Order: sequence, then C-alpha cells, then structure tokens
Amino acid sequence: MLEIPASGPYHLTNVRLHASLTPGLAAAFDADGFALADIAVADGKISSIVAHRQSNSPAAAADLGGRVVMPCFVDCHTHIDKGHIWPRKPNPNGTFMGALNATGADRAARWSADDVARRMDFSLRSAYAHGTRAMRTHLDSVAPQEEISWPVFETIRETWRGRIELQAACLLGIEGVRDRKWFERLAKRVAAANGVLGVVTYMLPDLEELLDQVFAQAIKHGLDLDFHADETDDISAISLKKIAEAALWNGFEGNILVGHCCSLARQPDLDVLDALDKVAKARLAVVSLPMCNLYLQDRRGDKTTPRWRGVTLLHEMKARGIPVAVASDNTRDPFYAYGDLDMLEVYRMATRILHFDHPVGDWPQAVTSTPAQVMRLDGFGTLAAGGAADFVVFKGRSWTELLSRPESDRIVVRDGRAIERQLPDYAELDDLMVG
Ligand SMILES: Nc1ccnc(=O)[nH]1
Repeated sequence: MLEIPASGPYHLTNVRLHASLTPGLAAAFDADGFALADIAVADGKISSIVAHRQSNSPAAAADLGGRVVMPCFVDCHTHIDKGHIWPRKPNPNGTFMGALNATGADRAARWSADDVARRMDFSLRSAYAHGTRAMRTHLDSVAPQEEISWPVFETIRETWRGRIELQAACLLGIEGVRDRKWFERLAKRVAAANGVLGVVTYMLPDLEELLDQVFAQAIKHGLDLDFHADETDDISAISLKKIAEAALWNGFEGNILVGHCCSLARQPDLDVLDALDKVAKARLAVVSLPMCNLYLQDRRGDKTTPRWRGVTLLHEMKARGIPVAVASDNTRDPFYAYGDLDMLEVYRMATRILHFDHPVGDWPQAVTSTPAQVMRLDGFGTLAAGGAADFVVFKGRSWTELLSRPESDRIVVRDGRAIERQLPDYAELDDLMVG
C-alpha cells in the first residue's frame, strides 16, 4: 500500500499529471493530456516537478505506478447553510418551487446559530476529506436570517482557515433590493465580513433598476458579485444578458460569477450568440451546477420523464474565452436530495452530463484553477514548484479508471502530509433532524 511519508522531505516518482493543471511542467503529454512526472516535497511545499526519468529518481522515492495526482479542488458554488436538512424537510415533489417553499419554512422554523453552525461544520469535514481546499458558499440572507448566518460564517471561516479557505455570498431574490435601506445595510454587513454580494435574478419588470442598485452597492463597498441567474427552462428568462449589460454600463471592474443560466441552453441560436457576446465583453465567469440542475430542471412533479439536462452552454462559453466552472451546489436539502461536496463526483458527473471528454482538453481547470481565479485565490488549483503541497493521489491511472469508481480510497495530501480522511457520520446530525 502506498504511504506518503509522515515526516521529512520526500519524492514521489512515476506520478501522472495533467497538462492543464501543471503550467510549468515541460514533458511529453499524451493525447489525454497526461505525462509522467516526479514530485519533490519539502516543508509543506512542492520543491520541484520534473518529467519522469527512470534513471535518476532517488532510491527512497515512493513509486506511484502512474497514478493520477491532481491539485486540491476549489468548489465555487455551494449552500452549506442549507446542507443536510433533507431528513427533517424533504422536497415533497422534487420541483424548484417545492424546494423554495420547503427551505423557506425550514429556515424560519429551525435555522438557529447552533443549527447552521453544526450543519456547516459537517459539510466542511466532508469536503475536506474529499480533497477540497477552497469553497464559496451562498448564505440565505432574507431577514432576519442574515443576522444569524453571517456571524456563524465568520467564526467558522476562522476555525477552518488553512484547511478550507471559505468565502460567502449573500443570497436573496433580487426583489429584496426594492427595500433600499435594508439592502444597503445588508451590503454593508457583507462588506464587513469581506464577503461577496449576491442575488437571484429573474425577469421582473424593474430588473434593470434593481441590477443597477446591486452594482451601485458593489462599487461603493468594493465587492465582487455572484448571481444565481435563469435557473429555469423558461426561454424568456434572459437575466444573464441583463447582468452583462448592467456590468458594462456600470463600468464594473470587480469579478462577477454567474451560476446556473439554464434557460440559455433552450434559447434560439441568435439569442444565444448575442448573450454570449455580452457575457464575454463584460468579463463574466459562469458556473454550471450539473448535479443539482439535472435533478431539479425539467421536473414537473407529474411522473413524466425529463428530456433535457439542465446545464448551460459551457462549451460555447469556453470557446469564447469565458471562464467556466462546475461546482457542487446543494447537498441533501430540498434543492438536491443527494451529494457530499465531493468535487471528484462533480467532475465525474459533469464529464457525463456536459461531455468534458473526447478530448478532455483543459476541462480539469473547471474544478480547480478557474474557480480559484474567480475567487482571487492565487496559486490554488494548480501544481507548481514553490506552491503548497496540496494534492489528491488517486488510484486511477487514466481518465477511464479515474472516472469509473468513486475513488473512496484516494489519498488527500495537505501541506505535504496525508490527512485523516474520515467522513462524518450522518448520525451526528440526528438530534437536529427530529420534530
Ligand atoms: N439551486 C438553488 C437555487 C437557490 N437556492 C439554492 O439553495 N439552490
């Protein structure tokens, strides 16, 4: 069995690395983007990565036999304030409206600071064990929840610093911006927590004015933006384009991440081209949530069969240079009954749902370096000499091996050492699920 040395510097030899994740590596990459390499680790950092040479590996090196090694994951769109409430608040019919109503009722009745903190910690332990290094969560910020969840988040972010870098974005329907005084207070609260300003956009008559308010607050406080947009099959939902237009006419210079954008995949080609031109020009980044949207979209709650996948047009976006990511989204809550914040599962499912293959190209960046850039996390999501020795050692030696099994026996290395990767037991949350 492979053991990562528990002390001192060490070498890993015969490691399979992907071209898209190892920018500095000069090696003969194969058609799948892989090359064999040798990695040296010292003092929690990668001291060197070189192309594998049979002849001059140090005698004491651990031979990985061609296993794939990837940098730790970056999960840029989650909802760990909602996570794991399913047992006490299931979605009665699996639809989006069912999810909104169930979550709203559970939030009002149950989301005390202790409840939110314990479920968040559970989620973070799972993500950490699976190999996630950084995460952005949305925090439901409909009054009075913002006063409960943001202080909990700030405490947990400190507790987890160094294991998972945490960011938070506020989440509310954009109609909430109509209460200007309250929204200005919320923006100030978000700024005080060094957070990200977020809203859910849909086609309201005053959408443009409301977007201007959101941009004005982001500019005033120097905040990045994070939207939930067009999470629907309704082709008249074009708020992604409206966000791009608002970014352009407000001259916004911060980072903007837009999630979901499901309706775009249903729109006529000319409308799509127009929207994507604007998205590229406004330098928006887009995250698709393939597991949650496969579950939630095209479900009518009437025992009919879904006919489309719910994901947005990531290939067309990437071809235009728009930064694109995939992420976990919800876990075991009314929006998605499953999930464990395992970014390998997200990547595996995305490969099937979104065709991240044949060729794989640089799609692995969608769960690593691209979300890291959107989140302004320098050096995260790549493997490079001088960078942190934060990586995941898989059993698989190829894409077909890596993406066929759950890889429950992966080794997660943080600061050069293999971590204990025990997943939390669901029973820990049982007392929160009664009543
Ligand atoms: N997909 C989602 C939309 C809104 N809120 C959520 O938690 N999830």
